[in-house]
Amino acid sequence: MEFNLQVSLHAPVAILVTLVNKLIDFLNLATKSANQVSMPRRRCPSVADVVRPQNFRSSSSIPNELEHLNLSSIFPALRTTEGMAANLQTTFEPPSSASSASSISDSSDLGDVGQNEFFYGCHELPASPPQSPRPQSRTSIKSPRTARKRTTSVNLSHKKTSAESVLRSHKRTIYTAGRPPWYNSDGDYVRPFIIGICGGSASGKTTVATKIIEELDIHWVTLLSMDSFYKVLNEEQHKKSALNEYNFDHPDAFDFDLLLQTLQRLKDGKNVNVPVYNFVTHTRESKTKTMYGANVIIFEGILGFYNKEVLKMLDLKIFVDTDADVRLARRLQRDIVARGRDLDGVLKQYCTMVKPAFTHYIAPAMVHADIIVPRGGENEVAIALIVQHVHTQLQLRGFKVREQLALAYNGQPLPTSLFQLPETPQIKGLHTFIRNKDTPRDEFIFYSKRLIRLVIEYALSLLPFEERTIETPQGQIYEGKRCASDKICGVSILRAGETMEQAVRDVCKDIRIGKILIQTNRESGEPELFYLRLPKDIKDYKVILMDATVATGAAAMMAIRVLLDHDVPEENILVVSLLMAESGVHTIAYAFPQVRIVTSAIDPEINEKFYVLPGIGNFGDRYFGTEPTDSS
Ligand SMILES: Nc1ncnc2c1ncn2[C@@H]1O[C@H](COP(=O)(O)OP(=O)(O)O)[C@@H](O)[C@H]1O
Ligand SMILES: Nc1ccn([C@@H]2O[C@H](COP(=O)(O)O)[C@@H](O)[C@H]2O)c(=O)n1
Repeated sequence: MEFNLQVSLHAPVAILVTLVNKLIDFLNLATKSANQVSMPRRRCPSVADVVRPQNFRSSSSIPNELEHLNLSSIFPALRTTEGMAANLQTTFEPPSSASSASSISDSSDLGDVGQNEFFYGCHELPASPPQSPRPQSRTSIKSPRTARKRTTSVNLSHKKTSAESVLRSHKRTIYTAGRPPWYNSDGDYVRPFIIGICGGSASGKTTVATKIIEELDIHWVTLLSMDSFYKVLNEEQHKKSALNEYNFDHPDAFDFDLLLQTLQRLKDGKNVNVPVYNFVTHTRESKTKTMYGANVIIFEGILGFYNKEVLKMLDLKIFVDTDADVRLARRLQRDIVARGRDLDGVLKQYCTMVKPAFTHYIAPAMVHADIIVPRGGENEVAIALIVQHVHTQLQLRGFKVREQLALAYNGQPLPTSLFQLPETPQIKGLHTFIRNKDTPRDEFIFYSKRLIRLVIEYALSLLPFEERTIETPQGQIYEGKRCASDKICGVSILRAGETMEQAVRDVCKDIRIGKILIQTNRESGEPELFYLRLPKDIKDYKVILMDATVATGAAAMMAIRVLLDHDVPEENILVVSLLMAESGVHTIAYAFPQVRIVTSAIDPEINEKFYVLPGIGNFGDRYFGTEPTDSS
């Protein structure tokens, strides 16, 4: 063994880490060669070696000689001192626990208009909405890209830590804070598939979860760690924890009520604010992390199978079974490097609490597992099988929404919730301009604006009006009307919906504007929600939801679900659009019969790219001048 014995402030730590690394390598080798010895003739691993169904006995439940290893006696010279621990405290990033970091709630950072702001995948939006050609509005709403810098607090280092919300796999970027909402083609919410991962400390639960997420090849998952639910300690408990005498491995250390509540909300597609745990200070940080449910929720923790109610919620239960000696070695390394602990402390905690808790609570929970994964994250065959199973389950839940929507409801009568502007020569004339492929951009904008204004005015006429008597300058009484709702809010579906914002501002004084960015996934053709910014009290408003065109209705449905999720009553929503395909009208009306649909024209068809036919082209591209050129 060769060691770099340069004298530096961190030398003892570096040596210790090197030694523990060597030990891990040795143990990995020992485990592998043990497997080879037990299966000398196998050319490929057996199913039992790869995935053990729950009736197989775990190797971890068998006493292991190495579990009694006393590392302080092996490395006496490396016993850490308080000074070294203090030094460590200042040199590493304190890890936090909510493994699916998203935008962190921080009220001081909210804009003056939008109060509910959420970024789905804070690091990169698929395409930043270009600035509209009109002058900047007077409101303080920033473009998503600007605001993103202010409100997100994802770890920007390239180190993979549990606090990152974004996982970059070789295939794609994955956002681990979930996304709202999930629904089927009827507009009903589809419950997510919940995977529970249990196993001893440092067995590789997080690693297995990460590998599953990477292999699943989907954009959004919710990754929830049990660490987030450690209880807040009192003063006496803090003192004990500083002496490594507080039992963090006992069920009493966890707030199961909060965990259950959180899981239930995620399962229901609601947003949650998950505590962020700090392993260095043994405290919850003042910030929380906002997460949503997703198609797949992965929940991992040492006592993940302990609570019966939690167990009932899990659709797939995975136990990660890693040898005790490997777990100890990994834990030593991690706790010293990443959690600010010293060697003696880790060993003391391990022997007095971690190991007994494994025997009493964790190992027995293996009986609940559907799948036992020996060796954790390196078991690629097991992970592939799990991923295959999850894919099948997701397919059964129905995930190709847009395709279904495009074909549904053909030939049915138009719904009563539809309000189409009368087809006057004036409206027809405006359509003739904007549908013409040869109309230059400035004219396209001009005539679109005129049409938008008419559609918005028409939508406003559908709001409740009350009697109002006034006196004219001639001293005469006039029996009039005024709009009964003084709380009206415009929400644009970015980016084409943004073109309609100015019109609502022009006709509704001081109107508040929210934004929702939904983009179509180029591979799947499905709409995906990337960003939203809504007034905090949006539930009290009549909402004019704006998108320039509606084809299948998938994006509009997603936006409506977001509004419902923010407690806006269905009957308070008006979807307003210049042009809609008939199938989009049916889709919205069928899923949300109380939502009023306002448009200036309805076209009969949509093509395989989900463009309305005869249509208008890509409204956003034509308006913003971003049409692809022949060379692009
Ligand atoms: N197969 C593996 N080989 C080597 N190191 C691993 C492996 N799996 C996990 N680790 C390391 O062990 C430590 C604990 O792993 P982690 O997945 O966080 O476990 P858990 O979530 O069960 O505590 C981490 O430092 C991780 O990098
Ligand atoms: N303040 C704390 C809280 C927890 N622990 C230990 O963490 C282990 C669970 O986390 P894993 O990532 O290893 O699953 C658990 O065994 C606790 O002992 C701690 O040391 N300090």
